[in-house]
Amino acid sequence: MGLTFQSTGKNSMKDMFKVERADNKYIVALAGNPNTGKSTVFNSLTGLHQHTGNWPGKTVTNARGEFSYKEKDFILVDLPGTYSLFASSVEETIARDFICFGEPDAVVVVVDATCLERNLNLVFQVMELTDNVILCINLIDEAKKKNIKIDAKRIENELGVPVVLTAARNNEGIEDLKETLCVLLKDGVNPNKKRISYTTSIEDLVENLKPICEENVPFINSRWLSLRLIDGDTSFFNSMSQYIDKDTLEKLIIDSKKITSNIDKEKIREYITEENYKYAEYIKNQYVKQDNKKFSKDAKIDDIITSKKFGIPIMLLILALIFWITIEGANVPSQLLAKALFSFENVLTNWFNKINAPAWLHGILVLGLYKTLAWVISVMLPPMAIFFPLFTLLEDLGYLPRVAFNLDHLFKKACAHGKQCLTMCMGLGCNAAGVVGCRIIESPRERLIAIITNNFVPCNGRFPTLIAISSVFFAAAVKSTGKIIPAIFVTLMVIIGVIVTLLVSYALSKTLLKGVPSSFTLELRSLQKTSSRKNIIYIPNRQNHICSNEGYFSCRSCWCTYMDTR
Ligand SMILES: Nc1nc2c(ncn2[C@@H]2O[C@H](COP(=O)(O)OP(=O)(O)OP(=O)(O)O)[C@@H](O)[C@H]2O)c(=O)[nH]1
Ligand SMILES: [Mg+2]
Repeated sequence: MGLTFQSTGKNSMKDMFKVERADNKYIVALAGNPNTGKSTVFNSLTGLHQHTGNWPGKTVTNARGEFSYKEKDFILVDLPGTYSLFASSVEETIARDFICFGEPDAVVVVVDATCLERNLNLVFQVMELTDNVILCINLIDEAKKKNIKIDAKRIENELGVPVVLTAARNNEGIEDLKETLCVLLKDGVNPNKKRISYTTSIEDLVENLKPICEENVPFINSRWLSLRLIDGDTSFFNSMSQYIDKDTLEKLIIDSKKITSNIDKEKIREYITEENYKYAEYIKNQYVKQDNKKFSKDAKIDDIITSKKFGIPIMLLILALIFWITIEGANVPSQLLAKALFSFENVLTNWFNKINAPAWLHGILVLGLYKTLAWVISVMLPPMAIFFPLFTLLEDLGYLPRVAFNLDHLFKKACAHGKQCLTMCMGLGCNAAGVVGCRIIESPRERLIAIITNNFVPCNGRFPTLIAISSVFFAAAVKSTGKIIPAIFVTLMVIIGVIVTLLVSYALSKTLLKGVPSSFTLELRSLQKTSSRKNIIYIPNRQNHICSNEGYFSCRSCWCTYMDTR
């Protein structure tokens, strides 16, 4: 069920922010939208191996690493991806709370160079919250491929925070980033740092609230806190109750109510978000240029592999090909492994006989434990060793998000979440991995459905059994063709697995899980904004947004990231 305050307890949540501040070590947080390459930047800087992959929501808790540069020591904290500091999921809360309460010396906001406009909302929010901010525009290699030109110097002048261009996967710009960090921590904040100004009435409210904030919670930026009191960010105040004492929080709320009692907080919140997006659009129009020719080439490929006509057939073909390679390719190593491991069984038996071990001990250790282990290893290891690298290849090519896109319509009809198809793909390799992967689904009901139904996807440990069963059922086909093609039967089983999953998901959501909150029921705001990428509409002050692609695709949570993936 992922991490929750309830499941992990207040104190263990607090532990996430406890970074031992050793002498002369700077704490640097890596924040950013999901899938922008934060963990890749983290790995490049620290030499560690945080999990990376081409889909959002991989990092679900803070990871820490250290590096040194020019005799300065840094503790780097890789935060989960977040679209905004108005946190709406546990991962977003972890990221937001670390920036607020973890007291980092600097925050590096990693953004995706190929969709800068969308990422800037978070940058502005972080800039509002804390002073030492570096904007790291990553994936600059991808931007170049798409003929996107970003004028980093002018963005730096505009925002008043250092801007570094990186292609973290190739280690490009990483030295620059280290240097910039050093300079920022040595020279301090640029006094001309950009601050988005709001209407006079909001600015007046902020000025009135600032002294109250400074008096009660001096360690949080008073302008930022005043704005949250004005726009009524309840999620943040829930978090605050974990870190500051009850009386202080109550006093802050009571004092502020005198000033904020007659305002429409919802409206102000939407207005503030809209201003942020307007400014992001302005920056994009001024400092980002794109030649659409190259971009349209990618879009054409996208159009084919996600089209109504070809999307599903192409997906089935690719799936069948992967099974074919996995099953056929695993045959030989499986046999070799079985031969080697089972011949060792005889050695063990001889050895047990030699020492006159009792039959029951031989039975338990050799015929039971060892033989089972030998079977499991020889049957499961080779297909896994083939399937997972192939799966990773699809992930890195960005095909998996397209699979999710193609199947979203179906999943939506079954009251399930589109991301479930990724956890099901994972389940093909191993159901345990699939179930663990369900933590990427934010909404409780869909996550529970995905966990419960993952078992209907045949994991590759069950392939041999499936093939054996298939051979019995399709004996006639075997007779007429002379042989069966296991990959086809496994693909069939997978299709049956998907159908059963959808039916059970629907049944569960209509019966047992009826009362559990769902992402579909989350209110969609009227304030929407069309992004630079056609067909994508944001509802910016939430993680929720709708993607509309010729009217047949609508999405929830961070879905449109899929459309934007490389
Ligand atoms: N081409 C290219 N790919 C990159 C670069 N940086 C990261 N990637 C790829 O982008 C994908 C996402 O990278 P991650 O580091 O996992 O992203 P993240 O921001 O940590 O993602 P979450 O933890 O899910 O929020 C991976 O497939 C990376 O290999 C880059 O500079 N260039
Ligand atoms: Mg990550």
